[in-house]
Amino acid sequence: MDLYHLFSHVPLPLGTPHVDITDVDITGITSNSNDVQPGFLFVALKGTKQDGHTYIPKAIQAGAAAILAEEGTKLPSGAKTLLITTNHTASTLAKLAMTFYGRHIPSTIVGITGTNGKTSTATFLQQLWTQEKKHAVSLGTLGLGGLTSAPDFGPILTTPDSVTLAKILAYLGEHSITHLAMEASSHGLAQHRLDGLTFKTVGFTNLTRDHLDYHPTVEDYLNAKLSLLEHLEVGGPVIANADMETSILERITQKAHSLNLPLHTVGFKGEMIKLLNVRPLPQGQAVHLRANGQTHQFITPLVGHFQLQNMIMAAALSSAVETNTPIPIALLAHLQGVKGRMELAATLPNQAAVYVDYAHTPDALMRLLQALRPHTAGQLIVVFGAGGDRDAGKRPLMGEIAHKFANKVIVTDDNPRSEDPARIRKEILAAAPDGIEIADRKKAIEIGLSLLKSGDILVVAGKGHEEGQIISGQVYPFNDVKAIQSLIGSP
Ligand SMILES: CC(=O)N[C@H]1[C@@H](OP(=O)(O)OP(=O)(O)OC[C@H]2O[C@@H](n3ccc(=O)[nH]c3=O)[C@H](O)[C@@H]2O)O[C@H](CO)[C@@H](O)[C@@H]1O[C@H](C)C(=O)N[C@@H](C)C(=O)N[C@H](CCC(=O)O)C(=O)O
Ligand SMILES: Nc1ncnc2c1ncn2[C@@H]1O[C@H](COP(=O)(O)OP(=O)(O)OP(=O)(O)O)[C@@H](O)[C@H]1O
Ligand SMILES: N[C@H](CCC[C@H](N)C(=O)O)C(=O)O
Ligand SMILES: [Mg+2]
Repeated sequence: MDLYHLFSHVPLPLGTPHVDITDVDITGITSNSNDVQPGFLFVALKGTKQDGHTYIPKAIQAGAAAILAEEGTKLPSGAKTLLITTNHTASTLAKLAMTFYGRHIPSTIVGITGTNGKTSTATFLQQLWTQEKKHAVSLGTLGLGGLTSAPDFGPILTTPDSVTLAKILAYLGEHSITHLAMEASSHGLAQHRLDGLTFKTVGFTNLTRDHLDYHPTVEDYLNAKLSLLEHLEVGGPVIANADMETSILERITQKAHSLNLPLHTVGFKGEMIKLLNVRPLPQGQAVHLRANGQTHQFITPLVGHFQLQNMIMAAALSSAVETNTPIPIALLAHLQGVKGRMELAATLPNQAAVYVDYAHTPDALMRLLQALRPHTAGQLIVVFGAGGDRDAGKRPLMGEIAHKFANKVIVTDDNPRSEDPARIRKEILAAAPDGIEIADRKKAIEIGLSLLKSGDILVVAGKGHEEGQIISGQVYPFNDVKAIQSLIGSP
């Protein structure tokens, strides 16, 4: 594609050199100098660790046909490569990548943001669409969901970088996928990874503490999440969970109003879907709610109130993308659990249950333990840790919550990454004084299992679906469900 056509949907920045850009053929786009091939457009991005501008000479050497960089950038003397400058490099990259790679993409794209519940909601939405015989996929922390096979797009972030995202969407479009439910992480939004997309509708699950290692303040974190609404198509509805903290819901409401977008809500305080009564059962929940102007009752086999919140969010999103489509309440009873989210990993001969969950924030851990309490006749035991190189402020808060809502607390490692694991554990244990400290995660689970009596529940939190333990840059194979099943000797 020549540069003229590449820039057809993105205005060329003022001051672009007056060369005939129809003569500049672009063979690919990347922001990583290591991926540059002859004819590529290299986009220099300032990152958190490095500055892509320092790799411009390397990109030129590798044959880049053009460079997009920040205003004020100068090419090495003698370089003949075309330089285009803008103060919106990341956003421009996202739009160009979509023009270049993502021409035929799913026609219905829904974005889901919030601190917790994105993966679950996206997966439920994909399942609802599939039940309705639509060609649907989810994209996020679990990668691509709903496809039988897909090429390897490399390590996928919760919200992939904009070039990978455009390639994934093109693949989905080529394979006749019409509906996509995708997660919008705050990192992805702050880094403009989604700027090339337009969403039909978006869902906002909640906002509680997380990622304050990356976002300077909670206000920055919230603003990153709110920016998802700017990527909605004209008049596209926003669905929010009305049971979230009032001040956050108010900010979502203000943002929706300022952009002239309709806002609908779900939850006990919701209007589009209103929960009336939820009763925990030994194997699931009995739900009574109002939607489509009538009341409905059903039983879901999924345990945990937060799962129900995600289910109704998914149902509301599914009907919001099409006008005059009733909310598919009857399909909710058929939703299946999401890998690593409140997953029943084992039931012991004495009927004690063992769950694996991905709670890795204070709010998620609290809701997890509260959700399991009505199912626990005896003691509720939790095994968890906290990630290294991530928001350290979460650690004592998680310790405090475990201490308050569980009967026994075992603190272990969860991806210490470059940090000293003992220090992370200490920061958690500072607020969980009775906690048992066991560094090795499998050993911690083994001790947790050994404490189980009839009527007890053990929940292993924080790693969910993960397949590795990251220690000092090395990834050691590890999965909580597999560890539990190997310890109790059942598949
Ligand atoms: C903190 C963060 O989000 N980092 C992302 C960011 O990296 P960065 O800003 O550190 O990049 P950098 O290393 O400073 O490099 C700057 C630029 O120089 C370029 N470069 C660098 C080296 C080189 O040799 N040549 C070169 O051109 C890089 O390609 C980049 O464009 O941009 C990279 C390329 O897109 C991402 O891979 C990287 O994600 C890292 C791996 C990561 O762990 N991100 C996590 C925190 C993340 O994004 N998580 C959220 C989910 C969180 C949640 O919801 O819980 C997610 O969406 O997954
Ligand atoms: N609606 C919710 N409200 C509060 N906590 C929730 C909610 N949904 C899920 N959780 C908790 O958060 C954990 C992670 O859920 P999920 O993977 O769906 O969230 P996510 O937003 O995709 O997380 P990530 O930021 O890691 O991508 C769950 O295992 C559960 O403990
Ligand atoms: N998306 C989250 C996942 C955290 C999962 C937990 N196991 C950890 O490593 O902290 C993050 O990267 O912050
Ligand atoms: Mg997720």
